[in-house]
Amino acid sequence: MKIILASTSPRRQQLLALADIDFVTQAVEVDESVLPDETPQDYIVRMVQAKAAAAGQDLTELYETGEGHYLVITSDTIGVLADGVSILVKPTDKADAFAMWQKMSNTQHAVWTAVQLTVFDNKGNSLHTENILEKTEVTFVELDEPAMEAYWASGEPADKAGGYAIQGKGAAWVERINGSYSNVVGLPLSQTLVAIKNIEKKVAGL
Ligand SMILES: Cc1cn([C@H]2C[C@H](O)[C@@H](COP(=O)(O)OP(=O)(O)OP(=O)(O)O)O2)c(=O)[nH]c1=O
Repeated sequence: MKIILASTSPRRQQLLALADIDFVTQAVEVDESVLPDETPQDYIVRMVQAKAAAAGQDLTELYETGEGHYLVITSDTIGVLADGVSILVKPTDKADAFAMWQKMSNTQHAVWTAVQLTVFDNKGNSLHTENILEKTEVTFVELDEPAMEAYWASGEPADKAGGYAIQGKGAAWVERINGSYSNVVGLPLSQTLVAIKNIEKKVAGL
């Protein structure tokens, strides 16, 4: 079964490669707007479904001459403030990043990642799905203006949910975490590997 990581995130690619999984990557574009009154969890579950549907459509063009099944992995990561409802996505600009960081300073937020594993046949029909929804609590140190200025100037925050990378310079802001580290980076690795194994067993019986 060919495994396709439908993601442009180099972090997700690195994590899956660490586990010696043989996969190819495919970019997917979806509208990432949050709907009014949508909960953070509903939002990321909707995102991974939308990314999987988009990838499935591309499969029909890319793999129509192939045979067998394709496992498409999609993932979406957000931060959620301690109020449980305020969603932190990628900062739109410096002011947006600073506004987020002020709310994250000296307190705890959660990082949630949804993963969907979807088995497609070579016509793009979805045969089976498994879902993961994982939360990690992250506590930040107190942030001051010079630290925020320097971090924004590094360029690292721009394409990261919550405007930081725990795997990069952002580590300096993380006092502690409770939960999966790889979940914060964008793909809860051990949980994803268990799901891949389950699916491989199921597909063998299809
Ligand atoms: C909190 C945090 C997020 N991130 C990243 C993970 C995700 O790549 C990104 C959240 O954006 P996503 O929309 O989840 O993913 P993406 O747009 O980067 O990739 P794709 O949709 O193609 O799969 O933030 C880190 O790398 N480190 C961190 O510490």
